[in-house]
Amino acid sequence: MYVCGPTVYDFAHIGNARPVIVFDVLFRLLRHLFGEDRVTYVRNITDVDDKINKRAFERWSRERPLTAEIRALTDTTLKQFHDDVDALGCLRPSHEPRATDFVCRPAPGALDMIKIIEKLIARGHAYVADGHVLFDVPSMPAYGKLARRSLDEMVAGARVDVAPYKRDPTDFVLWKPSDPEQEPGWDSPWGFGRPGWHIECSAMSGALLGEEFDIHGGGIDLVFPHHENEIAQSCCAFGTTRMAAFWMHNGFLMVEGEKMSKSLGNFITIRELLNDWPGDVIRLNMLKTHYRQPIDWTAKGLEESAGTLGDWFRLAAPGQGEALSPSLEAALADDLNTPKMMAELHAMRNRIRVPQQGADAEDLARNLAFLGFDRARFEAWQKKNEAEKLSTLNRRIALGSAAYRLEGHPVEITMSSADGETTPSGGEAATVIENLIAARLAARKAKNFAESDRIRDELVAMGIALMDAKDPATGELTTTWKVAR
Ligand SMILES: Nc1ncnc2c1ncn2[C@@H]1O[C@H](COP(=O)(O)OP(=O)(O)OP(=O)(O)O)[C@@H](O)[C@H]1O
Ligand SMILES: [Zn+2]
Repeated sequence: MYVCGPTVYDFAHIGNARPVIVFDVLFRLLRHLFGEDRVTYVRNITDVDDKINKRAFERWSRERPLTAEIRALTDTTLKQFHDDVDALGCLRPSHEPRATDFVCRPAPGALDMIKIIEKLIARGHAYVADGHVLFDVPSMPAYGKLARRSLDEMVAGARVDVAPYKRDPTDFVLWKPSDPEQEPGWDSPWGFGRPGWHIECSAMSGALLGEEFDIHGGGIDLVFPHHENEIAQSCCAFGTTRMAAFWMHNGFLMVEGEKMSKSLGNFITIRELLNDWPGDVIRLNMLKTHYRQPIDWTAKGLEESAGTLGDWFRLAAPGQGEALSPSLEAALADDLNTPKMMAELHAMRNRIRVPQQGADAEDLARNLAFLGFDRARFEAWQKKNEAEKLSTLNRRIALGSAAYRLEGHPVEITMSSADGETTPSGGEAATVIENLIAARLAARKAKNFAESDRIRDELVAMGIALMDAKDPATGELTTTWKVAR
């Protein structure tokens, strides 16, 4: 399996995490079905790209060669990417080739970008013009088949990028000249230059998986032109009729109806999200939607996913191992139907009679582990989150109760002193709240509604949400509370 990976010049956003998570689940499923040593997963690193060059050039101090600056930028970004996707519970692919290592490989017989371009020229599918090498699109009758685009549509799309050296508007760049002062480059039969974007994936998949392989994946935005061009290059260079047997494309992650993207600026990085949520919650939230559908990314969805995981881990048995149950396997084997997988997990959870005990509780634990959810990581977050909530609550109550006392309310408030700050402890906070609730109920009973509303507002200002209910037997009003998030 080959999946187009990140262009490494900045933090990845949560949209970029979608293909990483989706194809990680597929990788786990394939290893389970066929055996670990029969699955090879390649996800490339695009470390030659004009956005990288621009970023590196901007920060270049001239104290070292520009290529060293570029390498430092891509190394740092790659490290960040690894930390992020590790935290999302994703396994590392079998190979993560860097494009720059596949431009020119001196070892005899080692496939690289320059060799593929030479083959394409020799076979009459590419031509040299003005220091560039271009793929000759009209030389390939099947071009446009993957994207199901007509020639007219492709010509219209290509008009944006007209260049005088192109024979046909749809022709695309395989190689381009580099300015040795400002851009990275390699010596080639066509002069000092660098590859176009698409050729790297033909070279890396060809070198690591062969001329034809099973599955090719990526985001839906890559279908055209990137994957169409990969197919054209690989099939025309190798003389094959197909590059991959199956193509899988994930839908977009959307924010308010638009694709999350760097250029639109409507993105949130994985790193920022990991400040507030454990990777497991982000992962579950991603898998609730089928991979081909768009996802509407919301804070509410994350809250719900955190609630679901909390519930599952509370009920799941404490065991260590991992396994995929037949019902989940069937769901995933059906075009990676993760919503069905979720339904099966809920069903499993609903069959648990005694928390953490019995076959279903064990199954739930094993399946969650199989799917990359890490109980210890999730529970560490839960603990930290609870502690933070409590300290926020204490701070609010210190403020709220001080104001309350100033208004001369008779309720006794116990305060403990820490770091010179007057703050009630967690248990005392609860007492304060319960005393206030009792005072409010008393005020209501006495029909002093102004006072009871005032106390309610006071509690709301402390961040406490009240839930009123009538006891069905006695008709008495009872009030429960929780910390509003
Ligand atoms: N909003 C999104 N939803 C789902 N997948 C996405 C989204 N944005 C990018 N991807 C996918 O992320 C992977 C990495 O792509 P890449 O590093 O080129 O990001 P990008 O396309 O440059 O991002 P952007 O669109 O923000 O500029 C690709 O498979 C791409 O299809
Ligand atoms: Zn690619």
